[in-house]
Amino acid sequence: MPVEHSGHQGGPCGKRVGEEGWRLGWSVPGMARREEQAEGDNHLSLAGNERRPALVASLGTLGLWLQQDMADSAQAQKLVYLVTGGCGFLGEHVVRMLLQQEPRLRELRIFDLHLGPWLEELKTGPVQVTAIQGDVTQAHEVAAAVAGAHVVIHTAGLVDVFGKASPETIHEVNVQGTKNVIEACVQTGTQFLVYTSSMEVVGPNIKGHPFYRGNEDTPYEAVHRHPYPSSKARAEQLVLEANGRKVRGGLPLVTCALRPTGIYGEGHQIMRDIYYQGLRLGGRLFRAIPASVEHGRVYVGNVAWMHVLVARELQQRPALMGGQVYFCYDKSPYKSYEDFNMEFLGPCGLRLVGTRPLLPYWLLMLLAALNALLQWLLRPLLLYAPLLNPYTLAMANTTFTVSTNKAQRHFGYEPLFSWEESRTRTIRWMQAMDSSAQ
Ligand SMILES: NC(=O)C1=CN([C@@H]2O[C@H](COP(=O)(O)OP(=O)(O)OC[C@H]3O[C@@H](n4cnc5c(N)ncnc54)[C@H](O)[C@@H]3O)[C@@H](O)[C@H]2O)C=CC1
Ligand SMILES: C[C@H](CCCC(C)(C)O)[C@H]1CC[C@H]2[C@@H]3[C@H](O)CC4=CC(=O)CC[C@]4(C)[C@H]3CC[C@]12C
Repeated sequence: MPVEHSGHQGGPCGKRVGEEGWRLGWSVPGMARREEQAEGDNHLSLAGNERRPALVASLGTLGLWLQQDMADSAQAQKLVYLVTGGCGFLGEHVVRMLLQQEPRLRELRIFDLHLGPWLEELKTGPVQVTAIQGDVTQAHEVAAAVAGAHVVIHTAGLVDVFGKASPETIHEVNVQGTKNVIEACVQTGTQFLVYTSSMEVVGPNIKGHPFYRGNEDTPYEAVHRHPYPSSKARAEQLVLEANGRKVRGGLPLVTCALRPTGIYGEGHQIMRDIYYQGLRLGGRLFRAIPASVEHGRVYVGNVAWMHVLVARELQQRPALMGGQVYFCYDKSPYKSYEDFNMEFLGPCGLRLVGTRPLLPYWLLMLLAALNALLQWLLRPLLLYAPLLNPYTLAMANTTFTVSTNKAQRHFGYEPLFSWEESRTRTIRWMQAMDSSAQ
């Protein structure tokens, strides 16, 4: 049952489809809308090119449209955005979504500890893309990256629930890193800060209380012992408390936090790990968690879209949105963690064995505890970080689902990707990933 991360073998996915990597085909449904809009704009500016200004002015309504168009162009492409963690799983989607859906973008700065080679392809577009290799724990590096940015989207974080990093390192990156981002905004005069928080700042708590279709106002006893949720909760609190602080120049800082549930989609490392685990087990996964335990999931493209929208609307409605938290949600179905994964792993040839858990829960707990012990014993020699440990078992075995429309009410959010589209894209990515590795 417990298996270490990645270690690739070819699988049934790759035998079906031979595609290029998901990065090459990245586009969003909203693009069609932007293209239509661009066509409309072209139409107007063509008319403008063909006629002299005096004639245009005499055309009444058309003249007004043109003036509006020119005013829009002057407004357009003036903003500088910074995305921290822009080369991570979510960060890359936020970066690509911004380039496709934020017409006012002049420069996009991507700040990450590790820069991806795919950034190069972005540098040929109309927006200036600036890649900055840096560490959020280094205040001076953060301040240099933030200086002159209008908006910061802070997604960088250490996502570790497997015991790979020490609690101190997790705190340093997630809490001190966030403090550095806030202070950089204050010192350099950046007014808008969007923080990627997590459902984990709420729960599941260590008592295993269910959170069933809850919203941002649902009372819940949030008690954390694990370093990852504790660090995310502290960082979120710092971000929200910073709302209203005066930044350089005297304007107020406007902040808000987005809380994704479990994100899935193209680039999801844990899904990859579970897929290869299934391959090693002969194309089978064994049910460990009852199907009745619901786990909230949200598609990465919709989480990215929410970041883009929230960053835009925060500038328009600071009084309403400043200091607020929003769960990230879409139309993904409520299912158990394992059943939900099978929506993608099934079409890749994997089978989930058992309608009920094959092992009693006490035995799973014992195995999880054994894994934790082994991790501790082996630490001087090697990193043993299996998927199953007491914390991940508790996470997977506690109902935590969200049902809210706060984002829709506050800033008009509607998911950009339907469930069918999210599912198809994720399956295609898994198939492409497997065939390209063969
Ligand atoms: N993956 C998930 O299911 C969820 C993730 N989140 C949050 O979303 C954010 C992004 O998570 P993922 O994309 O899944 O993780 P990821 O690990 O793929 O991305 C995080 C990025 O931050 C960068 N980073 C880490 N330490 C850094 C440092 N010291 N300085 C600069 N950059 C650093 C990494 O290099 C990486 O590119 C995180 O803040 C995480 O807490 C929230 C809810 C669910
Ligand atoms: C790895 C867990 C599944 C293990 C299955 C088992 C016990 C049979 O081996 C994952 C179950 C729940 C996941 C977490 C959850 O989706 C919420 C998260 C939010 C974040 O901010 C980061 C990621 C994660 C902690 C996510 C991590 C994997 C699980 C623990």
